[in-house]
Amino acid sequence: MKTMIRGEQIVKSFGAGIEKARVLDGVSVEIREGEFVSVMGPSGSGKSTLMYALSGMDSIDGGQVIFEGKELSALPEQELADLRRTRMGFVFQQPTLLKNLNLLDNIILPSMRDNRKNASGLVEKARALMKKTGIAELEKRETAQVSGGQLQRAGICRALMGNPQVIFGDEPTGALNSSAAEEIMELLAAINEEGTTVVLVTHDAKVAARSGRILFMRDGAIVSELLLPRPGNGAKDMDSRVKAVLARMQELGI
Ligand SMILES: Nc1ncnc2c1ncn2[C@@H]1O[C@H](COP(=O)(O)OP(=O)(O)OP(=O)(O)O)[C@@H](O)[C@H]1O
Repeated sequence: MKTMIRGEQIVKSFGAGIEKARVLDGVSVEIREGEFVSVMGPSGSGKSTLMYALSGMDSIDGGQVIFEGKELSALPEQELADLRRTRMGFVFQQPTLLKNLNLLDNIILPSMRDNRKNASGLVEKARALMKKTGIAELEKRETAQVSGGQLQRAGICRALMGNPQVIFGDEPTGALNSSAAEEIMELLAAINEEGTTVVLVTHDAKVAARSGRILFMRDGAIVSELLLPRPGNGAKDMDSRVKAVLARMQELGI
């Protein structure tokens, strides 16, 4: 598989003077096209910071991030923003949808900028995504009129509008009950099956067990990596994957 993102010796600190804390301490990592990678680790170990560094959402203090052959820190701000908008999709714990817009408009809004002339094409595309993610009937509802899981599906539709090569998820199931979380993970797994690279930060072994590779972080470094076989069918397969993740977490004291 081709390399999609390469992080080399990434260093990132927050604060200044004696308050200064090195949150990423020379992290090197490679994400290949089509992979499904989860990042786990204790709270504060640098998981989100690593994801923001790899996606160019946040600047880094040392090392480099190469995304599809381009070094992110060398790109002008506008080019970086364009790259994020056209090649990447983001899904957060709480989807940042606007309260006074219905789901359909929320999904379309960020893409309007690139496609002002083809609003009907965007509506068509958003409707197809809403159908695929099981929220076709909810297009007219406002954000307060749907469940957390439905809202997250809308967030995923919005992230998919630009046909991203990679979806970054920061605890996308963190605010959901277990059945809604399961459904969202099934959706992300299906998106990955279709070829989109997925990189997730999660605390949840059941979520991470869906991926093909798990990176474990501690104190700003990747301290372990677990490769999982391609998912098989049935609860038994899932159980053994979850067990493997939990065993590694226990071994690492996470
Ligand atoms: N913008 C910021 N300013 C100052 N400190 C920050 C900032 N963002 C993160 N940090 C600090 O960097 C450290 C790593 O944060 P990060 O969010 O990457 O951890 P995490 O592993 O994702 O944690 P969690 O699981 O709790 O979300 C934490 O100590 C956090 O307080």
